[in-house]
Amino acid sequence: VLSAKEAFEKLEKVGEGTYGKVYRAREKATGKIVALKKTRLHEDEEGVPPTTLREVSILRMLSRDPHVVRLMDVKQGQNKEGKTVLYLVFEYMDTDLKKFIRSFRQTGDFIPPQTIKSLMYQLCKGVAFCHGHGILHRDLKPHNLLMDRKTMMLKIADLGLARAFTVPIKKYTHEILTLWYRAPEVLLGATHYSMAVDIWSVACIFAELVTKQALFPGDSELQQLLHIFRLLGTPNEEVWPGVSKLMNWHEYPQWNPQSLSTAVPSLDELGIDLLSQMLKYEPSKRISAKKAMEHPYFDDLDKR
Ligand SMILES: NS(=O)(=O)c1cc(-c2nc3ccccc3s2)cs1
Repeated sequence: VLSAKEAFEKLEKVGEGTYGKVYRAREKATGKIVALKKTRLHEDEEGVPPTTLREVSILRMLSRDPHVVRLMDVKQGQNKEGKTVLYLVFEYMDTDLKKFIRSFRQTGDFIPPQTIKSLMYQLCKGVAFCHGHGILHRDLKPHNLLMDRKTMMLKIADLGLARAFTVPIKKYTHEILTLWYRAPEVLLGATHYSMAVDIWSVACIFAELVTKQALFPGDSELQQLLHIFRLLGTPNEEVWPGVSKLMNWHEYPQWNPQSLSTAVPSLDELGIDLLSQMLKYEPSKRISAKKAMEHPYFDDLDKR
């Protein structure tokens, strides 16, 4: 069996993923272009930990969904220091949603509403599929939503690995993990969070597709919370029973909720309604991905 080194020719690094480096690479035997993700294993014992193997097999199963980036192969290798590395071979997608939004911001154009609707439907579908298999993403953001610009297909990446590898505080490189898409219950230190954390991220991505600006651009955990409170109002026991019992809770300035259309002015009424159901403070009140797909906002989408 060829080691990953011989089997693939690395072309260029495409993303400092949260879990290791990702390269555009060519499979020598077939000429196929793939995304090669090298994941260092922080294990002390020999070989690949069973948890990782379990997670990789979950990832392999989940990537059958058209809205999850397809895992084509897994190869074990050794890096220069002789450490065990795992090479995950994914289908190649030519861009990510972060670059897609930036390209519109730079030209000053708006992303067409029907494009936003199609991307949001695909995202909800991919999230619903993963949630249906009991897998949370935990770190959904434009950077790890991949796109094919020709087909306008959107696929979730970096999925489920959050379960195998504890989410690093800093990104793999010394970049800061962004907090902009983090749900309030996570920021307030809830220990058992639910699939609703991914719906919060989906909502932030939805608003960002419309305005091309981050909805809550906090640069610290406290600032992230204050951004959220200034728009949605400071949460209390009425709107979110149990909020004041969460670990990181303390007295915050009291803000009243603003109407969402102040933050996302060009979104139509149906879009605003869906967004508001995704941004409910109480996690159990937040709309599920499956229910979101049935929202009237998607009625005029050609869902063939
Ligand atoms: N950042 S980018 O140039 O748009 C770009 C990123 C990618 C990635 N493909 C994969 C596949 C799997 C996991 C992470 C990534 S990141 C392919 S192109």
